[in-house]
Amino acid sequence: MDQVKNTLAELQNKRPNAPQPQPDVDKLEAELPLQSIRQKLRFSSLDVSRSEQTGSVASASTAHAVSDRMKIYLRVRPLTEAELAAGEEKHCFTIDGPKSIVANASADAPPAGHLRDSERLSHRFAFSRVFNESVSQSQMFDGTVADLVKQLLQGHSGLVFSYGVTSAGKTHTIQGSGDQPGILPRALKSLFDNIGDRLLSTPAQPGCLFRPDSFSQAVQLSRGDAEAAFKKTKALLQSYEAGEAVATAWCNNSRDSVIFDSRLSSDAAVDSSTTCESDSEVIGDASSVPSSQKRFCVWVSYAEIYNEVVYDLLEPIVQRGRKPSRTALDVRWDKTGKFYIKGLRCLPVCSAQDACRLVLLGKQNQSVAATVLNQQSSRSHSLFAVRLVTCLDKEAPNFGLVSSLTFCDLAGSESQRTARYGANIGANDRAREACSINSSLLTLRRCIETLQHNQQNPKSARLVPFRESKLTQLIQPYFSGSGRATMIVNISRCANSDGEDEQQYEVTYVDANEFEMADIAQCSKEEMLKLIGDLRQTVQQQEEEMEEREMRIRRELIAERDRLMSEVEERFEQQLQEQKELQEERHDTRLREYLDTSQRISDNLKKRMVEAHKRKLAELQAKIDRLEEQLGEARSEAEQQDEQLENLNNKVEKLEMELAAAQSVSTKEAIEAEVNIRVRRIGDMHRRLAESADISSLARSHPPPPTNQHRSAMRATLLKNDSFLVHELEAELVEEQENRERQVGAMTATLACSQEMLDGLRMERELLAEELKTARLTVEEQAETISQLRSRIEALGHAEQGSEPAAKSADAIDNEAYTAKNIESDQSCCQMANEHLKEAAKADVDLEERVECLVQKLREEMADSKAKDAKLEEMNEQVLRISSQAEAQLQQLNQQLLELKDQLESSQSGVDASSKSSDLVEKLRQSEAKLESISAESSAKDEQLLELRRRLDEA
Ligand SMILES: Nc1ncnc2c1ncn2[C@@H]1O[C@H](COP(=O)(O)OP(=O)(O)OP(=O)(O)O)[C@@H](O)[C@H]1O
Repeated sequence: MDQVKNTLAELQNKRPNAPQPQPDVDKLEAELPLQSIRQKLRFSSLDVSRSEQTGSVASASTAHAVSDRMKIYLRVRPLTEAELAAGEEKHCFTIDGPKSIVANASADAPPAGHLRDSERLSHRFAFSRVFNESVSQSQMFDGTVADLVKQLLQGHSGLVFSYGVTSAGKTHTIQGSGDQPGILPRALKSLFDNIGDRLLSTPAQPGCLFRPDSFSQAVQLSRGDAEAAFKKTKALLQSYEAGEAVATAWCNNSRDSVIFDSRLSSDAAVDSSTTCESDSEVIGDASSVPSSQKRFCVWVSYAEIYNEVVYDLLEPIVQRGRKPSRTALDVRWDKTGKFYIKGLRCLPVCSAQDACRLVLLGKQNQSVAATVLNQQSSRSHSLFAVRLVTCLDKEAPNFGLVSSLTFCDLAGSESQRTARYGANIGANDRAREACSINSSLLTLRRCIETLQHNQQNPKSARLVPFRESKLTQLIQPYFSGSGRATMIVNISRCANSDGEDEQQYEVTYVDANEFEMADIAQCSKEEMLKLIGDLRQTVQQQEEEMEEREMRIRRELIAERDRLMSEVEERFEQQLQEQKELQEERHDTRLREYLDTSQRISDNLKKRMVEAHKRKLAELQAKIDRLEEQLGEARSEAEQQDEQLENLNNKVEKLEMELAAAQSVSTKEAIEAEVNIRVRRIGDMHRRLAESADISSLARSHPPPPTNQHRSAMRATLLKNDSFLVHELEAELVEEQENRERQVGAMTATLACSQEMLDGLRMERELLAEELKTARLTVEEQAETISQLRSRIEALGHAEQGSEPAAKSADAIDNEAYTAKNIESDQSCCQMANEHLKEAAKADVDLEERVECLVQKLREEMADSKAKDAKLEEMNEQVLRISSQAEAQLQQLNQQLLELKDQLESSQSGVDASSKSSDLVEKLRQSEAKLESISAESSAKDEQLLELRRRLDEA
């Protein structure tokens, strides 16, 4: 597609200029109807061969009527010492007057130019002036260009071009050498001498500046832009300091300039009134303005046409690799229909020296290459233009008239043979250069011929083929309007042995004659209008033809494009389908894998969850068992405590009873009882005592039985003893009573203590009852929590579809709840249960966290999978893009291949036509090489494509 677009764009670009393919000069030479040119010469008054035959110089009057608008000078180069030593002087012409020469054909020269021997024998050719070998550079300037400088200052444009075979002295004439400046440095010197201090703006005194735009327009620059333009010139000059010495030498050696100043206004008036009717409209004001009122801006540009490509010689050359890199410039039409070079640097200069330095800088950049004939031969046409902008009002300059003086140093014409075989290095380049040079010179000649034809035959005017070469495009403006053209034909007496130069001379003579006759501006207005009308018609016809051709090519291209597009689309569709299928397949596989993986993960997750639940249930069961055990222990402990409590109660009751009993028995009775006991005990003692006394008296004297007195005495004694004993007993009794009282106090204290203990136990019992109540509440809460837990487990079990373990766990929890409900009195048990419940809750949280974690992981995996999918998609896109690029490249290559095949075929046919033409053979070889390289490139691209596809498959 791009290829097609490029081709269309190329066609579009080619359309305004429409250069024809460059012909091979040898072939064209062969085809050119030289006989018809001779025919013209016969009709022309300069056909001196007929004149000589008739013995009169019939051409003289016409020869002297050469137009002021077009002058042809002939300059003969002196032979160098080497040429003299080599005996190369051929006496091929004789100067037979100040304005004519007679050409002598050498006897050993081969037939040239299709001329009959009788025609070749001697010809006289007339020129505006003939400069022989002894003419100096200064005389040359005065005789040729001095007037053009004057006219330039009057606002007329002029062209000077040197024409001749290579090494004929063209560059010497235009540029000269250090001590012999040519017409160009002299013209610059003369121009600046005449301008003097009337420059509108200089770097020292910057002001507004007018810059030439296109061919004949001028634009006003601001002070800043003017300064920038001067800086550009300065920077360029600084980069080439080597040229300063030569430029100074040139300016010092060009002291012969004439100041036209005093005559400017009058000359201009005469000039515009007599010769430049059409231009007086434009520059009429300029002519009438006194020269002292005028201000000037001088700009220069330097271009070269090398192999039909225009380059800027003032562009700093950038060296890239082995070859310098330069920008190819376009030739365009301006508003007035004149050709100009778009993008060509035009630099302001303020002195002849600066301008000369730019000439030298440009010359340095010019393509020069060694040839057989000249070691510094110009292989390109160079055009140095002095652009003068004249401002008519020095006080308020607001309008600028542009006039140009262009020095065109044409490349020397050379035969293909000499060019090809002469140089050892770059023979093909030389051959191509020669072909290009000769082709453009041939076009120049055809332009002049056509101009002459149109002048002589206004009714059958032809299109002047200015467009056919860049050279003729660029000099075309000087062949119309107020333009003046000066041609300097350079020849030398030295001829090459093979007679090629003779042919060249002949061509030169023919051109010279034709130019001399081609006073193109001498037509009447009607003739000119007619001519223009005819030309317009021809142009229209040509344009129509061109359009038709373009349409045809367009149609072909469109058809080709459509075919290629459909082919590409088909292939693309096919590839797309394949890709789609492949992608779908991969996608399915990946989806399956993904589903399997997710199923696996889900199963694992379920399994793990069930296991976790089982574990959890087992733990809970174990805990419940433990709790039951602890509950049993707590119960037995509670029973023991109950027993203890009962004992304690019994004890308390007993103590109460004792206390009550103790309180009910009076102390006196107890004492009396005690006394009685004591009395009994005393009686016992008295009895035992009496028994003991009776036994003793009986034992001593068998005393008489006791009397009453005695008995009373004894009784009194006994009573005395008894009272003593009573006293003792009473003391003992008191003591005993005190002891009793003490015991009663102690027992009362004990009783109080027991009462306190009882109260404490009662309180304790109440507290325990309270605690039991709390424990019951806690157990109820626990049971509720357990039921919640059970329901959650059930829910989880439902979620996992694991109803059985969940049911089991629910049962277990029920049991737990049931067991817990029965816990009433054990606080520690409740606490433990609470702790377990906490643990269970914690485990539940852990479980939830793990589930969350697993879900998160699952989500991450899904995201990862999506990212991978996206990446896969991207890679697919990339692969598609790469494959489409590769496709496009492939197409391009195919296109190139086709083109090359066409070229090959055309080259082949060319070879058939002129099998001996080694140039075509060379071209053919190049084409083949190119074809091979492109085939290699194509296969490399194929490999690249395959590699890409492989990578795609891998991806
Ligand atoms: N009138 C002359 N007087 C003295 N020497 C001259 C004259 N004309 C040319 N020459 C010398 O002849 C040689 C070739 O001249 P020049 O380079 O000008 O040829 P050319 O026509 O420009 O060649 P090409 O087209 O190959 O560039 C140079 O060394 C030059 O100095």
